[in-house]
Amino acid sequence: MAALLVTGANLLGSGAQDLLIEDGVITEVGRLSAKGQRHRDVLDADGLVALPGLVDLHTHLREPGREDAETIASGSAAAAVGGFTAILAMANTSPVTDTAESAERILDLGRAAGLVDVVPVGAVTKGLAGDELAELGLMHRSRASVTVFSDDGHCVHDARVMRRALEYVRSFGGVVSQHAQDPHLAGPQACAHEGELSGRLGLPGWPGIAEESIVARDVMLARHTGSRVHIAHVSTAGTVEVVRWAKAQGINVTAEVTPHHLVLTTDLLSGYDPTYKVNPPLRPQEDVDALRAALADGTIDAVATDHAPHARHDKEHAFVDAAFGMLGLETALSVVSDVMVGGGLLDWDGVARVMSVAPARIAGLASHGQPLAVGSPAHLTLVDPTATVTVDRGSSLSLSRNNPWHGSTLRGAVHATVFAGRVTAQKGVIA
Ligand SMILES: NC(=O)N[C@@H](CC(=O)O)C(=O)O
Ligand SMILES: [Zn+2]
Ligand SMILES: [Zn+2]
Repeated sequence: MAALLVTGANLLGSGAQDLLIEDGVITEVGRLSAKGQRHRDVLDADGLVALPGLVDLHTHLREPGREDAETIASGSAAAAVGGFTAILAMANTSPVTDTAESAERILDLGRAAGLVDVVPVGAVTKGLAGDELAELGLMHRSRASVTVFSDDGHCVHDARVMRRALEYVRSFGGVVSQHAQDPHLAGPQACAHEGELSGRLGLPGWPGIAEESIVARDVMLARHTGSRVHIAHVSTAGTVEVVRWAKAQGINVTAEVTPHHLVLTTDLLSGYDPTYKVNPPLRPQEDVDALRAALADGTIDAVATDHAPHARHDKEHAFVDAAFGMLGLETALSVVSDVMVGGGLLDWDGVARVMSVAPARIAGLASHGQPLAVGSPAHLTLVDPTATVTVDRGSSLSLSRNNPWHGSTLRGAVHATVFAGRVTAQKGVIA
């Protein structure tokens, strides 16, 4: 029997404890070090905080189609060193994940990589084209049990299509994750927060209202259909207000924020560095402050990376022509630790909530986000709250290098990740 003893980990609420893990399940919790002499591996977690394994609701792996930018294996490795034990793989691959077979293929490639649970997200519409619903029911009933559907990269902008998608997923407890961007208010060229700076830089503006108006519409559609909607990458204070209002009405809405929208601001665009080009765009400080407060008070449920790897030749262009997106899997925990824990806005229990418990619940992943107690699946993330990391894009396990955190020093680091009872990563290296 495969056994692992984790010693001295700081378990939320119950202080330093040892955890015995056998065959992928936590079988004992307490001060166990002195017990028995069974053969087991030992992981010294003295001074480390133990979180339930992190879950990312929003990852872009580029397989199939752009394996030069990321593969399911390379993205899984980046996830493991970042402390993740489950990642949801967005559907905007080539071909799109819009059939049961394509979803099962992603599941199988994820299992073959074996470092995290790779959970396919299904497209809402065929080919992400926005008009015809994809085979949502077949994807749900497949071996991949797809529960989260998204046209991410594109907004489901036709209200009638969104309504029908919500009605459909309601029948099996699914959820639609919306990339909220009204295509008329923010067209395909829109790439900078619309404001004084975008005007001065001559970059096409992407106003907050293009996000907020879709979110307002979608929470009303969720109310009307009695269904569940999730808002991807919330970027403005106005969206926070809408979500807060909707939750107060009892509307079934959840929301995520990315690490970059919690920290980085639109003034970074003044050097025209495409590393900072992302969708939705970086916003002013007032929005950043509102996002942090909303994550702390639960209006925003989860942190999701929106890890969006891009090959050099897609990113290294004039700002308007470069691809949208930035890396996030390897740095997410350190960013959240630095800004939210360091800033006194969340404690470690709160980090467990926004990076594991809530995302697992939103995605319907029963074996993730569980308390670290006897009988739970052994997915855990050991964090060194005092370690300081200086991010070096060169040492990333992602195949891409579009890392906005390069050179930043952050307080708090993933020390090790345990997936299904097995150490998958330790100190930035795959175990
Ligand atoms: N976030 C991004 O800027 N890019 C994402 C698409 C998306 O999340 O909308 C991508 O697939 O590259
Ligand atoms: Zn998106
Ligand atoms: Zn995305």
